[in-house]
Amino acid sequence: MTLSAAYKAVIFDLDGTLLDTLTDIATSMNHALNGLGLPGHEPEAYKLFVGEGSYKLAERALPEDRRDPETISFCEASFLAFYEKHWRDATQPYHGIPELVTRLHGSQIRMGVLSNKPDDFVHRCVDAFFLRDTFDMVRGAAPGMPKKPNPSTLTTMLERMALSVRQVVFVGDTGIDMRTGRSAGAFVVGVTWGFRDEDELYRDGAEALIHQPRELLRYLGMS
Ligand SMILES: O=C(O)COP(=O)(O)O
Repeated sequence: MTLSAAYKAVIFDLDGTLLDTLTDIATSMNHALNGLGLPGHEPEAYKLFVGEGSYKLAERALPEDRRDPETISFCEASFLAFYEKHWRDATQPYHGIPELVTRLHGSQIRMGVLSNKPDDFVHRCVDAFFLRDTFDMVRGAAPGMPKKPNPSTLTTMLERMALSVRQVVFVGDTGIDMRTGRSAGAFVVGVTWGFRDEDELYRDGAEALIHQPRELLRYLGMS
């Protein structure tokens, strides 16, 4: 299964796929760490910390000897409080994403977003950077909902969109995304402009890799 005009929808990951959120995340978590009397990390280091939600982000950013649940939760809360005011200071869509999304929106292809970022921030980001109604469904992390790589939220989204998984391309930048899409049974495309390398994407199930957003059109029979 590779090229097909049969796909009817694309579900995108957010951080590292549609939006370059790295700087604002790094600044906010470094602020939280400094508040605990700890040093921050270079923004590059956050490429490996982001991907499994804000609790895991805090856990990975903390030194090993400070990873007790109380400190992690405190650090997460302090990160979220700062990020609340700084989530769009430097955040931007990746080069070529607005053009891709506009082209798909003007076609028959439907779109959705599935992220491990807290749901509230996912909606704020989508509202800030994309036109209203661009995406049929937008889902972030919410209490009681399993996060990626658990495929159940993706499966539920597709049911609500009345789509079969065979009609869907799932696009992301991490192994977590690749595993999510594969477990659900979607065609899985990894992007190389995000937070992880090609080895991880292939190892975790990417069926294709793209290096620029417009390359996705090929897999949708639109190039
Ligand atoms: O915030 C995270 O941990 C990851 O977010 P993402 O799923 O949009 O990459």
